[in-house]
Amino acid sequence: MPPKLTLDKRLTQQHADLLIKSGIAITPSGAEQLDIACIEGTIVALGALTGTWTADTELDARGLHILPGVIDSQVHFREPGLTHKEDLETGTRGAVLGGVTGIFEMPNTNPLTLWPDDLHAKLDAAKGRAWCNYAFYMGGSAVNADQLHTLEKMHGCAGIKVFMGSSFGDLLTDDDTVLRRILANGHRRMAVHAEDEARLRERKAIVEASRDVRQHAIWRDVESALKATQRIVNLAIEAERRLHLLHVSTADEMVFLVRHKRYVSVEVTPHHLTLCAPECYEQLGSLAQMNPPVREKRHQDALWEAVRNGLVDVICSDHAPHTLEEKAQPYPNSPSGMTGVQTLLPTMLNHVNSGRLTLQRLVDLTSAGPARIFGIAGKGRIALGYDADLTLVDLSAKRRIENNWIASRSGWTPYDGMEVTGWPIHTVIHGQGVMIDEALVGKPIGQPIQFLEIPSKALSDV
Ligand SMILES: NC(=O)N[C@@H](CC(=O)O)C(=O)O
Repeated sequence: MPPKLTLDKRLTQQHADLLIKSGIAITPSGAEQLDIACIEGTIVALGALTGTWTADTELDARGLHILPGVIDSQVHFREPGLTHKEDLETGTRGAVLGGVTGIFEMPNTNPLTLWPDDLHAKLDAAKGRAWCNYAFYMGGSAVNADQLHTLEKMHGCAGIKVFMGSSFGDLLTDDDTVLRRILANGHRRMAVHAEDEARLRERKAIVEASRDVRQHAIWRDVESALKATQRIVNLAIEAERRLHLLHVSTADEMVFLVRHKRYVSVEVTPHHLTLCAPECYEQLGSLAQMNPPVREKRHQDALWEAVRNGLVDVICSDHAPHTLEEKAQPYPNSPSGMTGVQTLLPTMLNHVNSGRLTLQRLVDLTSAGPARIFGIAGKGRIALGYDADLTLVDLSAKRRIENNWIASRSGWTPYDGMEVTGWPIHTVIHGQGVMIDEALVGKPIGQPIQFLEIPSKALSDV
């Protein structure tokens, strides 16, 4: 074990609230066997601490890997307005059971999150009910475009989200004039769902005629995604702004994005990395229906290549629950979306075990990446002075993902029945175990996520 390192040399107390013993921590310098002492929610000592430190609670991490807490920066938790699908309590419960310690929630609720009162309502609703930490996106649209610079700085705001193509909910901003206003007024890195609305409308007849979910990726085709991505990146360059492109799903976009990397950060999702068309539609029907769609292997291979070569910055679930009844409506009336926050880490650990990416790279994509891209204060790495949000996983645990494990009010996962190797065992938030030995403990202790100072001109300052 490396020698003991403490946050403050004068720290003579050597009594922690929580002492995590003998786990293999994934730190910025690699995998190291360490003890971790936490006081008041902060990592205060790292190294060989056994013998010198005492603690209120000790957690034996022998045989486990300790990751900085997983941050899922794209989930839909449906509160207010759609709580028969999910709410902030059930959504964050699923997060913690899946090893996730922080989430950013999307604005396509009812009402939409567009104004200070909408954000305050979500923050109030999360207080005492959220199992993990949280922040909320504001929707960017024609009605609030000119106020975004104020809205995006509000406490608890994760940033601005723009839907360029219509998906679930009533938030659509596809007009270049409005997009220009949004880009001129918001200064934080804006998150974009890029599908071209005009092309989606032109092609909707394809699915209205066939009513076959296998046509989903043909209707919302590669060109729909590429066209919107090219448009918004060009508008961002004109406005000297950086963008965060959500759930990039095509090889063609990745080729384009390589040439514009300095303007964009890139998200991919476990479902695009795990499921493949056409098999997923044959096996799962509308349960595999998602926007942008799950596509053929050629695209999946390109996403993996982009994960490997560093083009991808974050992996997020885009957790988008709908009930099984809603999903059973005949396509295309079935809503797009699937659960994912609880399966994000198990599916990705399984990919680590099959050699598709290293654990270090996974940490970069699920902890360090979100912290870097969004400027999250005090999170994203295991280091002295950082928040004690930690995810402890057993890389060799074999489990079967099943619907009855899913905490989401919608009660299902597209991965029902899938065997995986690698599983979250303990979730620690603010130095307190909220999942211990795979079971929820204590009470919801999630807090609003804080952000570093927001730059006034994204390109020069970030
Ligand atoms: N991803 C989806 O297919 N659905 C999302 C909306 C969205 O992000 O497009 C939802 O809120 O249901």
